[in-house]
Amino acid sequence: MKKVLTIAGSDCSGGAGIQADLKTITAHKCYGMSVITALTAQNTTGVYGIEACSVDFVKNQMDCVFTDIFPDAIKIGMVASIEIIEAISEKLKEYKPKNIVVDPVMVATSGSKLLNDDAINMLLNELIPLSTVITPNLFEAEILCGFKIKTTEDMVKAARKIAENYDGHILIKGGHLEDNANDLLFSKGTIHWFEGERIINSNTHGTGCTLSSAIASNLALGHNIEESIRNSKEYITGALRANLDIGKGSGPLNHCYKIV
Ligand SMILES: Nc1ncnc2c1ncn2[C@@H]1O[C@H](COP(=O)(O)OP(=O)(O)OP(=O)(O)O)[C@@H](O)[C@H]1O
Ligand SMILES: Cc1ncc(CO)c(N)n1
Repeated sequence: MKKVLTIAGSDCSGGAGIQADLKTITAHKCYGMSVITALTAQNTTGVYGIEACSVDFVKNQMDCVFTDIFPDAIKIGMVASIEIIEAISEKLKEYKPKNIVVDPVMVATSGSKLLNDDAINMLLNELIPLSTVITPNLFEAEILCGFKIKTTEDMVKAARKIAENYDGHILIKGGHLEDNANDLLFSKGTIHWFEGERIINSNTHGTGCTLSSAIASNLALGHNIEESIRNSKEYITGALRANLDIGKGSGPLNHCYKIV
């Protein structure tokens, strides 16, 4: 069985973060492991508290995983603080795993900040360079490229700009576009669109976490980057279409739609 590690924050309501990742990894028939960077008290209506893990404890978790069950792929989501980013980067350099998907999580679907402003540079300079693929949404891509993104043409410009300082794959997600949900993959100068019909479903809590852990699972299973994204886009579309409607706010996805 392929092994997939998620390094992310916990969402006690189960829709995003570690919990969404482990559900996704399991639905891909991979073995899931977790290094928790922070606890969040959140639900479908918002984030009500964050407790970051100590740096030593993040390192301790990473040592436990890497010295025993070495992962075939890793997804990195909420990293919380400068010190935790440094710790994760140090351990990745030590253990040198392959297939690292970095979802540069900055803000929750509900609008709450999940990363300190001063940590964004550290994310850019330390963690992103170690990754195979990054998966910013439109707002995160705006921060990484430095200008506003409104159209699919702007997405291409943003990817080109980000690629000036990063030679991995860049997936800019179009989940927040108005007319469609097309995602753009910019890979070593080539452009590939993954077209997605916009599904009318306001329950989108955890879409980004789900997509990035699906990509990590597909990479672990041996698919190349394009196949991994195509399969993951199909997975997320199915989970949105399955139309789970729970909670009082933007509810979570339905991960059971594929499980027997
Ligand atoms: N309404 C929708 N219809 C179809 N696909 C969608 C919809 N919303 C999001 N997606 C897809 O879900 C994936 C995640 O994209 P999105 O832009 O929502 O990420 P995100 O903002 O990082 O997620 P999160 O809300 O968890 O932070 C992308 O493949 C995107 O195209
Ligand atoms: C823990 C966590 N990670 C990521 C997101 C992004 O949706 C969230 N809401 N919570």
